[in-house]
Formats: sequence, structure tokens, C-alpha cells
Amino acid sequence: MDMAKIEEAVRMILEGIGEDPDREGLVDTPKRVARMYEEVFSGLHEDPSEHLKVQFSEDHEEMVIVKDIPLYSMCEHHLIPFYGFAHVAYIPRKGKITGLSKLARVVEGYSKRPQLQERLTSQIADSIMKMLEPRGVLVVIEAEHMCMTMRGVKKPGSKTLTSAVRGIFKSSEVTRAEGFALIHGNRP
Ligand SMILES: Nc1nc2c(ncn2[C@@H]2O[C@H](COP(=O)(O)OP(=O)(O)OP(=O)(O)O)[C@@H](O)[C@H]2O)c(=O)[nH]1
Ligand SMILES: [Zn+2]
Repeated sequence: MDMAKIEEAVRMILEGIGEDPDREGLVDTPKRVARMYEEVFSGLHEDPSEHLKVQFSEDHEEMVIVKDIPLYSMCEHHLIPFYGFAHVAYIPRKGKITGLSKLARVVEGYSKRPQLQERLTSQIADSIMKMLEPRGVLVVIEAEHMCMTMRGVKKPGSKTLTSAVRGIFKSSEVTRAEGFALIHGNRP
């Protein structure tokens, strides 16, 4: 990442809003913001699918769900956060499973980019389909977009839900219903 360029840009934003970037409280802000962007956009410089190369063989062809994976991403329109939870379900094929944490790492990798919630949801599902070749994948993301709460239309508490269904979750209504029921089952 070009840290000097980010620092220069942050300085210009501060000037643009009528602030003095040289005043004591702001003097280190461009550097800080550059480090923060390096962290929150770190997923741009990795291929999150790589995490799914960790595979085990286990005689299990039933549903695996990791739910309530906390998620923080950045809306690509306004560069402010959207955050919430991701729920990931898949049904392995031929016993090909991955480490549970790897599913959360895939969510993390695709979140740490300028994103749209719809694209984030599909990228997670497609990555699992490609790497594990499972019978199906279901990804649900529920998130609050700060661009809709602290500014603009100002609707705090509104949640956006997106889902991506692949394989048997798409072709079988029963499997899809079971997946959604398990994901939402214990939520208040
Ligand atoms: N589909 C989708 N839209 C998003 C996402 N994040 C933000 N948006 C929307 O992107 C849109 C951008 O609309 P614009 O009219 O170009 O921008 P704006 O003038 O700031 O719009 P307002 O937010 O309505 O004030 C807004 O409606 C946002 O709510 C997302 O993840 N998915
Ligand atoms: Zn936005």
C-alpha cells in the first residue's frame, strides 16, 4: 500500500474541511489514518480462498454451519463501516471439509476491502464452492450500514440482510429452509 499517498490525501481532506492539519491534535492523524486503512483494507492484498486449502477428510456429508461470525467492512460508496454478522453453511461432498476458523478467515479476507454487502456475500459463497466443491453453500449476512445511520437517510437500527445460495441450497427448497432455520433459530 502507498502509505505516503494516503497521508497526503488525509492532509488534503483536513485542509478541505477547513481544519489546520498542523495543529497539535491533528499532526499525526494522516499517519494514523494510513495505518488504519492498511489494516481495514488488508484483504485487498490477499486471496482469501487460500485459507480453504486447509482440508481434512471426514465421513460427514451433513450440514456444517458457523454462525454469528462478527464482520466489519467498509462501504465502497462512502468509505464508512458496515458491520454485523455473517453465517456460513455448507454441505461437504466426499468428506472434504475445512477447518472451522478458515470459514471465518474467508469472511475476514473479503470484508477487509471497499465492499458492497451483496458482493461480499457472493464472494464468500463462490470461494467455498470453488475450493471445497461442496454439495452446496449458504451465506447470510446481516449488517448495519453507517452510511444509512449516521448520515444521509439516518435510519439507525435498520438492518440489511443478504443471502447467497449455491448448489443443493438452491435446488432443494427443504435444504434451504433447514439452513435458514438453523441460522436464525436461536436468534431473539
Ligand atoms: N446495494 C447496496 N447499496 C449500498 C451498500 N452500501 C451503501 N449502499 C448504498 O449506495 C447508495 C449510493 O447512493 P448515491 O445516491 O450515489 O449516494 P448518496 O447521495 O450518498 O446517497 P444517500 O445515502 O441516499 O444519501 C446509497 O443508497 C447507499 O445506501 C451496499 O452494500 N449495497
Ligand atoms: Zn455507503
